[in-house]
Formats: sequence, structure tokens, C-alpha cells
Amino acid sequence: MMSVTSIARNKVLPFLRKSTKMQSTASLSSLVKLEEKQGYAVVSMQKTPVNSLSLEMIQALSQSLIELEKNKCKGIILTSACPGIFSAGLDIREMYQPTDDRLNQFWSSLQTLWLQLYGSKMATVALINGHAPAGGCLLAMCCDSRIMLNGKSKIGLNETKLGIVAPSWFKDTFVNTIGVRQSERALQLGSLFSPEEALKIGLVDKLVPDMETATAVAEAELKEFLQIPGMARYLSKMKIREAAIKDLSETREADLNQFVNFAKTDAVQKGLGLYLQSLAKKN
Ligand SMILES: CCCCCCCC/C=C\C=C\CC(=O)SCCNC(=O)CCNC(=O)[C@H](O)C(C)(C)COP(=O)(O)OP(=O)(O)OC[C@H]1O[C@@H](n2cnc3c(N)ncnc32)[C@H](O)[C@@H]1OP(=O)(O)O
Repeated sequence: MMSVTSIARNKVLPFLRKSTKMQSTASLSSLVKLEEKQGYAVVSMQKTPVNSLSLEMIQALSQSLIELEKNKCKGIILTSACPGIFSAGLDIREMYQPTDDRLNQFWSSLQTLWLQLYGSKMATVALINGHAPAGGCLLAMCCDSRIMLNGKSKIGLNETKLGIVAPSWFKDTFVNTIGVRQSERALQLGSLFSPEEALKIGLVDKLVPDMETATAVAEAELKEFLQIPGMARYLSKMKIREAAIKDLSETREADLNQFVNFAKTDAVQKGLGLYLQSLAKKN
């Protein structure tokens, strides 16, 4: 099995682990690109056009983290290869008129990905090079640091605008990042923030003017985290995150049932259908 450190610089890593529920190696590796750098890896989401988090995309990200941790990778920069978009969040088509089996797999895989990334021993930096609504914002918040490209992109948890409710673990992640009051307001309003606004409320840590600067700043940020003794850094992170992680770990089944029941209600299905239509009409 190839290790992250043994492959040629910038070479795309294959996905090697087999699982009955997981997608095939070929389909997973086309969604997420892993590049080895000196002592860390760049994880680029490349599901065109908007990196929507479909079941396959979520599993590809999960599988990438499994491989990287197994290969003793110490840190990652999570970013996007889709111009102008970090991630459009959960793939709305997964929740609209779904089959029960697929909807269950979808949510359960998302829970797994959140537990992996939010609780990762690796140092993690999100390089948010475009829009990051809802699930896209969640992915970024799972990282230890967020660098955002300044410009017209928006970031935030906009679930209420779709007539849906961010689950408790989204809320916990938000509260741990920007605090209770800002979260309470932004969750209700479904606020999407400009990079400047996101910086002001602590949703992102640094802004960069262009991609060249962004890469350098993200690398420097990751190196700063990696200079700290790994165990001390990880356990300190867990002091903040462990309650939320424990909570979901202990209530996965109930959370899954709540999501499935909620998603299948007529009101939610109607709202999602209208939202999909409004996205399609734009084009
Ligand atoms: C009581 C308690 C119960 C608790 C239960 C819990 C329930 C929680 C449930 C769900 C939680 C969900 C979290 C989410 O992540 S929901 C997704 C939210 N995402 C969005 O609102 C973003 C929507 N997209 C956009 O705003 C734009 O697409 C944008 C990302 C800004 C990019 O804009 P642009 O570059 O102009 O691209 P287009 O809009 O033209 O889109 C291109 C095509 O991509 C399709 N698209 C976009 N986003 C999604 C998406 N999230 N899912 C699926 N498909 C998406 C879009 O329709 C275009 O398709 P096409 O080319 O075929 O027209």
C-alpha cells in the first residue's frame, strides 16, 4: 500500500480501502484529490460544478481522511478545485424525494465525516476559496483554522432559508466557533456572511486577497499548528470539541431518525423542491 509520504510530490493518491458500503476506488478518487507536500497533504474537493456533498462525495472525503491518518499524515489543507466555490453544502437532491436506504446512508455518512474531521488528530486548515453555505461552512468549521479568499463569496449556515433546521451538532460546531449569541442570531436568520463579516465575528481567521497569497498563508498557518507538540495540540482541541463529539457519538441513531423523519415531511419536501427550482431557474 502506498503511503502519503512515499508517493511523488503532487501525485494524486489512490483510494485503497475497500468497504461494502463505500463507492468504488475510481469513483471516489475522481471527487477528491490528495496531494502530498512536505509533511502534510492538500485535500482538494473536485466535484464540479459546486462540490455539493452527495453520498459519494461525503464518502470520498471520509475515505481520504482514513487513508491520510493511516499513513501518519500530520496535517491537511482542505480546499476546492472548483473555481469560486468551496462547497455548496449538502447535495439537496439527496434529500429531495429520496429512497429510505439512500437517505439513511447519506446522513449516517455525514455523521461519520463530521466525527472524523472535527475530532481529527491531524492539524487541519480550511482554505475557503469560494462560497461555503451550510454543509460547506460546516466542513470549514471542522478545521482548526480558516483562511478565506476575500471577494464576493459568502459563508454561513443558511438552513432556515431552505425551511430546514441545522441539527444540534451543526449548532454545536457553530457555537464553538463564533459563540452563543452570534450563533443564535445567525442560525435563525440563516445568515450568509461576506469574508469581511465572517472575519469580524470569528467565523474565519484570516482573509487573503488572491490564491497565490492564499496558498502561502494556509501553508504558514498549518506549519504554525504543526510546530506544537502533536498530543498537546490535539488534547487541547478536544477540550473544546469533546462534548459535542460525545453527544453525537451517543445519539447517532436518534439523530438519524430525527433527520429522516424531518426530511420526509411534506413541508420540507415542498420547500426543497422549490429551492431546487429556484437554483435551476437562475441558469
Ligand atoms: C426538528 C429538528 C430536526 C433536525 C433535522 C435536521 C435537518 C437538517 C437537514 C439538512 C441540512 C442541510 C445543510 C445543507 O448543506 S443544505 C444545502 C445548502 N446549500 C445552499 O443553499 C447552496 C445552494 N447553492 C447556491 O447558493 C449556489 O449554487 C452557489 C453555491 C452560491 C454557487 O452559485 P453559482 O456558481 O451561480 O452556481 P449555480 O447556482 O448555477 O449552481 C450550479 C449547479 O449546481 C446546482 N447546485 C447548487 N447548489 C447545490 C446543492 N447544494 N445541492 C445540489 N445541487 C446544487 C445548481 O442547481 C446548478 O445545477 P444545474 O446546473 O443543473 O442548474
